[in-house]
Amino acid sequence: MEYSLLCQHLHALSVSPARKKLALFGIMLLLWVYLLYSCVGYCATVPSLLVDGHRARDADFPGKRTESGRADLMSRLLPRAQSWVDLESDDDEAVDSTAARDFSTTEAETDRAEDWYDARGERRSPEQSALSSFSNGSGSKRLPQAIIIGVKKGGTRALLEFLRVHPDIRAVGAEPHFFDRNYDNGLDWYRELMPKTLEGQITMEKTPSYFVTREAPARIYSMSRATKLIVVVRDPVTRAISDYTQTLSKKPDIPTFESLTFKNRTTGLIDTSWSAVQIGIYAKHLDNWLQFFPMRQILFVSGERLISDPAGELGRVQDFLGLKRIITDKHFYFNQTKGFPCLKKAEGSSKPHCLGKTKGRTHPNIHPEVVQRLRDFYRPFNMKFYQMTGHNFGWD
Ligand SMILES: Nc1ncnc2c1ncn2[C@@H]1O[C@H](COP(=O)(O)OS(=O)(=O)O)[C@@H](OP(=O)(O)O)[C@H]1O
Repeated sequence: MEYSLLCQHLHALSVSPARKKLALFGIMLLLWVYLLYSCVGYCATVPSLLVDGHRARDADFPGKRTESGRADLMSRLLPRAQSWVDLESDDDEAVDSTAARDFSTTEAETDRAEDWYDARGERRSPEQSALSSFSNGSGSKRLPQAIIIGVKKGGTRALLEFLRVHPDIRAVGAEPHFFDRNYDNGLDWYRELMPKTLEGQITMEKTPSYFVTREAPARIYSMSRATKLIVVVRDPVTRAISDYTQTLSKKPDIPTFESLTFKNRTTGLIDTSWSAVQIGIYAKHLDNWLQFFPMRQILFVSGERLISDPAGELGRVQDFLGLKRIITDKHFYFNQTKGFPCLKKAEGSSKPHCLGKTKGRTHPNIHPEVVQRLRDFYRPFNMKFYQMTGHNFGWD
């Protein structure tokens, strides 16, 4: 067809000057359209090359270098969409609906994602949003292949935000709470919450309450028995205090930590029905998961090491997920003011970023005797947990 068109143009050239001009104009027009098409493909990659050089340098993207693979490659190179309406809700939650003294069961407390985004000063401009939607246009929504299932106050937000830096990970920012609270909504509802991914990219979410939800293992198994599970664990005593601190920040008139910890202060009997205490009995909850998933499918991340050596823990997580180790110590710096490691460049940004003010709160002083009593309480459970996981987390 193009050949006959050319013949017609040649014929026209030999016929009259007017037709000759018309033919030339036609050819010019075709050239312009072609140039414009090429430029859209090239120019759109430029901003992200400037923002995030390591992605561009990574020549191992599995995306095809064909015309049809252009969208694939583009989506990896462009800052991935992380909508600012994508809210985190790091809720307080009961161990299960029967947990007796859980203040959070009456009123959910939320540490919202705005915290993270506000701290980054990173509301997206309309231009960025447009670019993001463009890059987000390709791919499809998939059910997660890996889930951070716990534990609450373990450092789950830090882990997810750090993982999002990886170009082969796409994660939903909000906690879907699908396998505990929203299961009746069905898998299609759940899938719809997920970001679009391309072939080879991993979809993730985090909902720390799954770890202590009795029904969660069976439900995740029925979605996919191949789901990779990640648990961020932290010294159960500090975790309990952190949990209490979060509730206290929203409900300043709750009883003291001490009075909630003990069933009987004189005998020193611990109240295991209080969710802040119960969540830390990791061995018991893990048992529930091992009824459905083999140990090799569960990765335990140390919440303490996530702070002292984020790159080391991230290295283990990337290996577990079968990903190239792209997130390294080059991505982190220790922020003295925050007192925590922060990202030199968060996903889709060129500025340094720390987690928001609800992460890394100052804990109230707890009487050393109470702390000691809790340590004694957790010790046998911790030992069991070390045995089950084959890893000593050093909490004693
Ligand atoms: N890099 C970095 N920055 C800030 N905070 C960090 C970081 N790494 C781990 N942590 C610890 O994460 C604790 C909150 O844990 P989670 O994100 O799992 O909490 S939640 O269950 O989602 O509410 C939070 O607990 P608190 O210190 O008690 O606030 C932090 O100690």
